[in-house]
Amino acid sequence: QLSTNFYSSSCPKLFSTVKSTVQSAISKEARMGASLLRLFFHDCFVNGCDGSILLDDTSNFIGEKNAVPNKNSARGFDVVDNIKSAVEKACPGVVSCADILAVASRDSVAILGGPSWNVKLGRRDARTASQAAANNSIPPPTSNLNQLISRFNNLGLSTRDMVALAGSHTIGQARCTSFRARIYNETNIDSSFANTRRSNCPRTSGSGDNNLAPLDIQTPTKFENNYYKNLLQNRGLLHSDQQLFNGGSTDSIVRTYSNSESTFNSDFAAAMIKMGDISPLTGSNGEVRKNCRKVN
Ligand code: HEM
Ligand SMILES: [Ca+2]
Repeated sequence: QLSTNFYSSSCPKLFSTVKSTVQSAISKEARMGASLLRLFFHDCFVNGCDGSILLDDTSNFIGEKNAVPNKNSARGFDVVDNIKSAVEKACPGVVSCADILAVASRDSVAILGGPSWNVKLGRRDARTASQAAANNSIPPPTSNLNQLISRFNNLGLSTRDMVALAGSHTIGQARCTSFRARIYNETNIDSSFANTRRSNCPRTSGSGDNNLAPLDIQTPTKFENNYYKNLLQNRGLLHSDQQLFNGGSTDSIVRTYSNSESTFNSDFAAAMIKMGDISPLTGSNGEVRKNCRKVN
């Protein structure tokens, strides 16, 4: 039901408008490309790609921003607002916030050096959100391989899709609280890497919880296959990252992607399109929000 030409007559300037706003945000802060990509993932995994993550909490509405995986972590909402304003100026009331996330993610990956792809469009925005579904659907960094596989399989994404999409951790940052247990307690970690990470992530919880470290120690603002090369050296930052190369069924996929950037790029693009297809609202379901933070 989604199509690449959905807005070609109703908003011909959509792609140029989104790209220039994303470009200027990334020029100010390269990490923003990672943050926008993650918003799309956290949107799609919770009742489909419907812009639900963008809704603000109010006194009588509990949204997803304070769900465990998002609180003190999901960011870039101000940039989404800027993109939406620019798009509204060009074509008022036409383009959904869910579609803006899909296009902004594609542009972020491409601007940081990764693959590009044709984004399918025509999603509409939810009038609801679910904090409980966000807590239950987005995998935590403590997940083991079977748990990762099943969270993705539940949404129609294969194990190979999961390994390709996790390659997103070639960009962006994580908080100490997300990787503390790994760097202090695990044995399948390179010891000099663990020491480096310990220097800015104190052992005691409660201190330094929000200190940041790059998910890819080599090139945190370049999108390529270094994530997989790190895994081969036991330099995955999150417990869940290293699960993909820990003697299990996905080792061979990690090896393939570490050896072939082009295979990774094409699998990643295909998996992003597949993730973007997760239960969209179409036709007269949902709405095209005026302001991504609140229902019309
Ligand atoms: C495979 C299961 C996954 C787990 C367990 C996971 C978990 C995490 C965690 C814990 C963080 C750091 C959050 C923080 O400490 O504040 C993170 C960051 C990030 N994740 Fe994932 N993630 C997964 C898959 C994905 C996927 C599929 C994508 C995109 C398609 C993605 C994109 C990102 C990006 C880009 C960042 C950095 C964001 C930033 O710097 O603002 N992740 N992830
Ligand atoms: Ca990288």
